[in-house]
Amino acid sequence: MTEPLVTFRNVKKHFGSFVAVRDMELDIHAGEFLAIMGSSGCGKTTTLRMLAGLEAPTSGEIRIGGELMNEVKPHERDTPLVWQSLALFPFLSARENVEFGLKMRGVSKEERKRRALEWLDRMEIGEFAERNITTLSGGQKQRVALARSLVMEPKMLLLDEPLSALDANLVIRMQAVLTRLQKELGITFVYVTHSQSEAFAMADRVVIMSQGEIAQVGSPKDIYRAPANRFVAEFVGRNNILSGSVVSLDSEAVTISTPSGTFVATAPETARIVGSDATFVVSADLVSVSREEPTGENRILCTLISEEFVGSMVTLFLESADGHEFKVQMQERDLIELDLHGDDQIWLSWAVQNAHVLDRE
Ligand SMILES: Nc1ncnc2c1ncn2[C@@H]1O[C@H](COP(=O)(O)OP(=O)(O)OP(=O)(O)O)[C@@H](O)[C@H]1O
Repeated sequence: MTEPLVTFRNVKKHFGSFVAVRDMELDIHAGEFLAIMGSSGCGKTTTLRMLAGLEAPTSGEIRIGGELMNEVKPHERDTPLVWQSLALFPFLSARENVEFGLKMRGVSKEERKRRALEWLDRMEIGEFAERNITTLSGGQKQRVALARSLVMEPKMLLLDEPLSALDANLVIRMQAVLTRLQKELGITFVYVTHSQSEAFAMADRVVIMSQGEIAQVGSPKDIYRAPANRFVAEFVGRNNILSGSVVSLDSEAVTISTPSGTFVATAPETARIVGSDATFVVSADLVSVSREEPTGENRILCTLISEEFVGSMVTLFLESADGHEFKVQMQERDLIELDLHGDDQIWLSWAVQNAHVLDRE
């Protein structure tokens, strides 16, 4: 495997006695789209600002292309940051803002105009090219800021909530534009977002942070299917999480007794101990629903509490006899076939290979 483009080694960032980032170990590969997410205040922006050179780590090493960057100033790096407050020039037009970096590099007038207009078009704001920046909406400014960074074709682009001012439809369009450009140009994107759908739709790998630490790094699929710990399982939101103790083992799986019933799940070596506590997760889209009692190890009768519709998908919220909440995600058309009503009793079931015991609590 090639050397990572960026390495964080044992990086810490303190603000006075407050620890914003602790013991960070992270590799970012050239050409990768990495999203960093986590709840408010977990250290996402601080991590990005250290990469941009706007904050120096308190200890540890950040390297880009093998070179130690801890004390290298922002303007001496090829790592522009697109962030919420934008820092666009107020007296210039959208096009002049986009041209600015090219002008500093001595690109000819004709060439920089051509390139600026091309990037404004790509961001779907070509029609506003000659408008003063102060007359544009928040979402339009955000796209000027993206064009201004992308026109420089940097090796790496740092983005802090770059689509936060856009409406839902435009977010989806711009996500598609950004992922396509990122792959076409081979730029490494490090993208901070609150939005799980954004991170999971766009990124090759996602970093989930909690209280200044990395809770898990993996592909969106890995994080959905095999969360490393309870924090990630809960953060991802659509998991069913059950806890109990291991009552028996076989070569592939463990049987766990919980207050809701006894279930069978796959388990890492560390959890394969009879008598030990164990928590397992089942993703809501891997749970089946039926009126007839199913066969198989993992089944439970639940009462339907409510339904939540998002597009053509629906999430059912149900409760077992012991009061545990279950979630099931399915296509709306499958729900119509089931003809469910509030307070209906219904069977949930899932395959053993879709239930994973967490490695750590
Ligand atoms: N300059 C600073 N001085 C003191 N504390 C700071 C400073 N910058 C950040 N912090 C603190 O460090 C923690 C992490 O902040 P950071 O901005 O990295 O969080 P975040 O995950 O990006 O949050 P959000 O999603 O709300 O933007 C927060 O508790 C914040 O208050």
